[in-house]
Amino acid sequence: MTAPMGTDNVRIAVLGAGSWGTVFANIIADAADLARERHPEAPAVEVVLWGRRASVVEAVNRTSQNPDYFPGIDLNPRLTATDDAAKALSDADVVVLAVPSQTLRGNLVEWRPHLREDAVIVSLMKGVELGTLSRVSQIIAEVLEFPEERVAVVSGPNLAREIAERQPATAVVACPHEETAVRLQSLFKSAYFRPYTSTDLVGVEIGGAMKNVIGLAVGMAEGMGFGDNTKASLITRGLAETTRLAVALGADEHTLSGLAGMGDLVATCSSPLSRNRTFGEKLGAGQTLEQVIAETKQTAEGVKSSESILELGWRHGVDLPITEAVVKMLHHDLSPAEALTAFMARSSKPERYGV
Ligand SMILES: NC(=O)C1=CN([C@@H]2O[C@H](COP(=O)(O)OP(=O)(O)OC[C@H]3O[C@@H](n4cnc5c(N)ncnc54)[C@H](O)[C@@H]3O)[C@@H](O)[C@H]2O)C=CC1
Ligand SMILES: O=C(CO)COP(=O)(O)O
Repeated sequence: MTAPMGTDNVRIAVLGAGSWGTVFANIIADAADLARERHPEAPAVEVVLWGRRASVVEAVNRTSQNPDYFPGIDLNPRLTATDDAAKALSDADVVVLAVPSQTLRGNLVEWRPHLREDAVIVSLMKGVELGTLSRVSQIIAEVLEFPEERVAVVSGPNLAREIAERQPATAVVACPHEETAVRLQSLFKSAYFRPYTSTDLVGVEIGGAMKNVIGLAVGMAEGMGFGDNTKASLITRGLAETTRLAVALGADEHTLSGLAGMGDLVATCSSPLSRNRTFGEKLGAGQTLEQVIAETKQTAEGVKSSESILELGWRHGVDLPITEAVVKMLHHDLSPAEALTAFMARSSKPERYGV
């Protein structure tokens, strides 16, 4: 990897002007300003946000706000937006992806002709593809035929709304090629966003995808009126099954006790800002799946990824009881009360079992 993240100026395209794409583009712009303030000779960083809707793009360019997602919050005025993906990608050294995991493959096929061959691709996404059971970095590597040193992931306890308000947060930048992770870390480090590096792409991605499913389960418990013992039990046993699956897929188990594992799980399961937890809460309170889907305007990745994650578990012989209960409740008409009874009645086990 050469100029993109060395001493030359850098152009970064963020694709997806929804909740997290908007905020992440803002982090990068703020990070670049801070770097320049501290080191006037630092490379200039240009950030462009691609969005599907002309109204969002126009608002970002005219008012430096994204009123659909964060009304009243000022974005960095250097951030520009476009609804033309070819324009956003033209000459981009780094391409950050923030669209729903289940649409990514089709999006990449469309975007591929406009991508620079030596670009670095960064996924912000937390899901597992239905059917192929691919992690997001695997979809990227397959569709774009990019080598592993140019595909990275950012994940962690990052509820977008809090970071839009520039509240302090941390995350992990993961890439098997450490040098890439370190260079991205320096591009994304702002006064309020502190990324750590990791080479454990598998652990970081599985942690991010599975916390959404456990967040659904905790939300259901909340909606059913249960208290903190129930929720702490689901979080802890949820982390146990996340770790079992991740390790079976080749991850380092320590990653799952870090920011992209436990950190993200705790944030999602505790926060009313989480779409997955809120989705589960509504189901637990008695709304139907159709009602909740109709009310949910933003992406709740766990709803679809619960099925692909469960299948990954079957494929690798890993027991995922909470995920299985979530799938049965979402997709096979099991009521939250029946699921809970079945979960509590499972055969007795030592706390630590499986891989
Ligand atoms: N919102 C958050 O706090 C965080 C979200 N994430 C992850 O980031 C990813 C994106 O999530 P959000 O930005 O929150 O979702 P969102 O629902 O707010 O935004 C998704 C964006 O993708 C676009 N989109 C939807 N369907 C599309 C399609 N078929 N083709 C192209 N674009 C399409 C939408 O127009 C929207 O701009 C998800 O994988 C999520 O798990 C990760 C960390 C934090
Ligand atoms: O990934 C997230 C926080 O890190 C956001 O969680 P939700 O997708 O449930 O809102």
